[in-house]
Amino acid sequence: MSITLQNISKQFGDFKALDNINLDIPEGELVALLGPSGCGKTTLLRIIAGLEQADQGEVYLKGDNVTQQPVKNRQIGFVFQHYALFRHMTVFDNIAFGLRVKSHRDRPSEAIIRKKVHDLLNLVQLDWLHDRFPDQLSGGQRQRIALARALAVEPSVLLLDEPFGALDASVRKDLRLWLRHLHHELNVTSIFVTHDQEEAMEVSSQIVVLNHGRIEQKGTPSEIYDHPASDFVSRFIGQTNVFKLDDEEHFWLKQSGVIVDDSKGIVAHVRPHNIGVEKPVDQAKAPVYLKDWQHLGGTIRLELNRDGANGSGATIYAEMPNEQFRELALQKGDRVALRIKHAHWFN
Ligand SMILES: Nc1ncnc2c1ncn2[C@@H]1O[C@H](COP(=O)(O)OP(=O)(O)OP(=O)(O)O)[C@@H](O)[C@H]1O
Repeated sequence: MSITLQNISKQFGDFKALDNINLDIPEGELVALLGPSGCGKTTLLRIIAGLEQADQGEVYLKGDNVTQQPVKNRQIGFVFQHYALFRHMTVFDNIAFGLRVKSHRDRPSEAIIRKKVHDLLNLVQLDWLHDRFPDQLSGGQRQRIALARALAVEPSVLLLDEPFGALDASVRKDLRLWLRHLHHELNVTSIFVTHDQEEAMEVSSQIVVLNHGRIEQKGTPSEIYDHPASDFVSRFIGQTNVFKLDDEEHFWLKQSGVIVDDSKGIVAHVRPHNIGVEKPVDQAKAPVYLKDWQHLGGTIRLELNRDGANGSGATIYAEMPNEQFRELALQKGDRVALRIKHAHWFN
């Protein structure tokens, strides 16, 4: 079911939590709502669900204006970070709950419920846990059961509010991929709230970046990463080096390969992987030295410092594959030459 939001605004007292949000989500998309804490993600999700009323604007589901419709008429499934399962019910009964409380007219027979719950348990790959209680599950298993429970009533829209927020890093990583694959299988229009850019990039087909209650940008993960529309998105979506084009930086950036004479702004953002690091031809003319480095799995992050620069912006980060770093055989303190391959410009 497609989702359309038109001119949605919401205030809490004097505070503008959402400011004129317009958004179209086609049927079957898995969209991440991404933004820092307090930017309005949950409020927007609650307005789509009907748990919260907007002060202004309309919500359309599959073209129908549902702004005044209560939650129960919207065919929406939820999974929240702390959306606790019923503790006194088994996994099976938790998933069956939504079907069993349907009105007599809509309620499937027990035999159909049984089949459906086992199908869902197979889908989330946890059928072997059907007679356990929630306390006997791991956090990751609990969230997968919460998802199966949300899917049991065949929602047309699935809303997930930081569903993996309380889990540790490795479980989170597994569940992201699992959710993505599950979505490929089911194709339910889904909105996934997160403040973790890596999670948004990994899971979703579209990312909506929110800041102070406004949409900063909407696009595919690569559009957002490679073509950030604003300074905010560029900083939020991944690590970036920020260079202000004053006289001092001007000279230095030019020397590092950035076209500064015809620049498209006054601030250049450069991703670490867009900085090439080489051994300098002339040590005396190389103002940058290697301060330290860290292993990030397949790549190395280099911490570089420029002579005379200090403060928090003094460090320049570059990244390169492990092998390339080994070949360079750099030591701490060695002088290096930088080659900036690409910059995003902002004003
Ligand atoms: N019921 C409420 N009354 C007053 N202020 C509220 C209420 N609900 C939310 N807010 C405020 O609105 C802003 C947006 O909140 P929201 O929960 O939507 O943010 P969020 O982006 O989901 O943040 P987080 O990532 O921390 O969950 C916050 O500043 C919050 O304090």
